Amino acid sequence: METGEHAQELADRIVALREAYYQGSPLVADAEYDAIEDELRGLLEAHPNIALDPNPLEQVGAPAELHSPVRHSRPMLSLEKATKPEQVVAFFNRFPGQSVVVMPKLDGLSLALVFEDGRLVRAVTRGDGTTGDDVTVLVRALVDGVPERIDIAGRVEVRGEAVMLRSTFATYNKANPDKPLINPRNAAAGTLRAKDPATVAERRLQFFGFDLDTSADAAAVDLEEGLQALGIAGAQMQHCTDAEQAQAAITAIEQGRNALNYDLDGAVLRLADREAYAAAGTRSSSPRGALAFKFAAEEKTTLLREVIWDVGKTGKIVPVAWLEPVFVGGTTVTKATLANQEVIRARDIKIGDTVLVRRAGDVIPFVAGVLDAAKRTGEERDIEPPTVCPSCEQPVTEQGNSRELFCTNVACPAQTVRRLIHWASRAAADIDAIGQVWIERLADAGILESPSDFYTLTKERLLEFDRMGEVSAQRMIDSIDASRQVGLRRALIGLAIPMASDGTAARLARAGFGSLEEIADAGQERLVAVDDIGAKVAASLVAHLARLRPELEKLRAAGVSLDVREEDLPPVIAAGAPLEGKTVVITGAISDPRSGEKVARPTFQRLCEQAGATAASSVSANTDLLITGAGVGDSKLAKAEKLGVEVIDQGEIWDLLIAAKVV
Ligand SMILES: NC(=O)c1ccc[n+]([C@@H]2O[C@H](COP(=O)([O-])OP(=O)(O)OC[C@H]3O[C@@H](n4cnc5c(N)ncnc54)[C@H](O)[C@@H]3O)[C@@H](O)[C@H]2O)c1
Ligand SMILES: [Zn+2]
Repeated sequence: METGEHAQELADRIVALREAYYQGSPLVADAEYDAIEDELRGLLEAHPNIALDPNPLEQVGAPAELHSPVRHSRPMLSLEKATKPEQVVAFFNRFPGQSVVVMPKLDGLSLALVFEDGRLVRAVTRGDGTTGDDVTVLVRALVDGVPERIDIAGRVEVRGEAVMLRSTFATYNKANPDKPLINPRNAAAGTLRAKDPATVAERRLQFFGFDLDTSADAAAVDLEEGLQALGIAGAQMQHCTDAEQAQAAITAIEQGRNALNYDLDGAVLRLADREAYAAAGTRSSSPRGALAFKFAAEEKTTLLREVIWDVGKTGKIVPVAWLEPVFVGGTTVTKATLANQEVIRARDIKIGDTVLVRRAGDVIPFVAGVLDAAKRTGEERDIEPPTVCPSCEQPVTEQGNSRELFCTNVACPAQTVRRLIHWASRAAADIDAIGQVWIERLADAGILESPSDFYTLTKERLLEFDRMGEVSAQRMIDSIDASRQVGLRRALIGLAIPMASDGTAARLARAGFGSLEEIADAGQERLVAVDDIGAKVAASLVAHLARLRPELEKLRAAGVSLDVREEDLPPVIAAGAPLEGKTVVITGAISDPRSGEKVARPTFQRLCEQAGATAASSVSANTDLLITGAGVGDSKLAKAEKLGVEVIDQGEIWDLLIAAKVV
């Protein structure tokens, strides 16, 4: 094919993909779309003689339709993309001495809000960048964080991102399992394309500002201050004076992205001064005064090769997707969960489909759905739920609205192995020297059946196995030995009682139960009296702990501690509690001034709690004290100063702790 023809083909494909995407139903994952853009960009650079008219790379977004068109006062542009630290340095070099804000690149839909003499008059989508859709009615009805009135005269335009919060997304999908939304971004786009707000009432969005344009003298020149003065929540912004600081802020955003209630796909750098930003001007499709730093994609499409039904520790049988390996969320994913048969049905997923896989942070990768059902060839197969347990071949039972499948055979081999693996896991007994493969072998040999069997293992017995060496056997025995200190909370986690989460175990430990046996004896009534423990969880605990009574006795007899551990108890607040009522944030390296020894952050935090403090992980307006150790970054201090949070050196806190006899 001619290069020119190929370029035109790519351009047409980009236009088609954009159109689908801005309607809220994309046909491919973003990474795949970006790759097509990159290919075209590369081609046009290598062949400057090829002229596309129009060239989609110089256009933005999608054409407006549906709602009435509104012309933007100035174009709503795309952003220049960066992936390397050098590009951040180059950005700073272009604007020497200028303050730059770094903020998350929120993954939603951009909106322009126009205020006239203090009143919201219009909300418009980006559209093709020049002309957008009037969505004022939808925004008034559905978008939180958009004030009806602001305290400033004249014309003010605030631009920002409307996102669907992850919590809203999760709640919606839980309530509508038959018509799930595929991801928060498409959900936001779809919501603002609705013809009537009543039809999408449960799909609320949240607005975060990232741009402010006005000639009103009253508005601050600094973007963040300007938005704050209007009472409009902005994207979280951090002021940086050099590339190094900015890079650190970008890294912090990337590392913190999973803890946030919204999706983001990068970080945006932008001149903090609104006038400087305007003066920097624009290129054909992006402003010069901003740069988008892209993060690794958390969604990709790949082939669903097979579905295997896997038996878990509580007997639940879950569908696992076997995928054509795909690099997503920072690792290569080959398996992903499909949740249950109702989810498969609602998302209409078949074996052989090209599916969208999502892996955000530590969550288990999952199959979000099929983007483009038109790609089907007819060779796809339906996913058939099993009628008997894949491990023991006993009939399965169905439970709940999502018709989850269970094997109720207590002697089911797959369940036995899963329970043993779970007991040995980090969150429970933490027998880290025995991996899954060995647990399976020992279970196959009939040596391991329940957790207490670990404690009857001897080195001699282990050495009877092929490929078992002296050193490994000793390490395994030592690791088992150490796990005897497991204690109430982690033992309860390790026993894998249905419906009892890690949080349940923590709450019971804090509630004053001295041992696992005491919980087993407590009865339903005393258990539901514990905060956040409901009737169903209590009933499950009562039933399963009764069943496990002989196992608890065996564990005890083997010298395994099932008693509450000091670290799992609520802190004992010292008399006089010098930090009572204070919310504190600890930063920097902490060391005991009396010995000079380094003290781990959680240990120091616990000491502060014993002195009456509540510890938080990051500085906010609710923080009372920022306690600083050695080597604290300037940005933390600047933030504390801006929010009026008192900064106090660890030395003074140690003095208080010593005086109150906490240490
Ligand atoms: N899957 C598909 O078929 C498909 C099709 C078209 C576009 N896309 C995706 O959409 C994006 C296209 O780029 P684009 O030009 O629409 O947007 P962009 O990536 O160039 O970024 C500009 C947009 O970023 C948003 N944004 C979020 N936070 C911001 C902040 N703090 N400051 C400034 N802007 C902020 C705004 O909405 C703005 O319009 C890419 O991520 C691309 O992968 C996907
Ligand atoms: Zn079974």
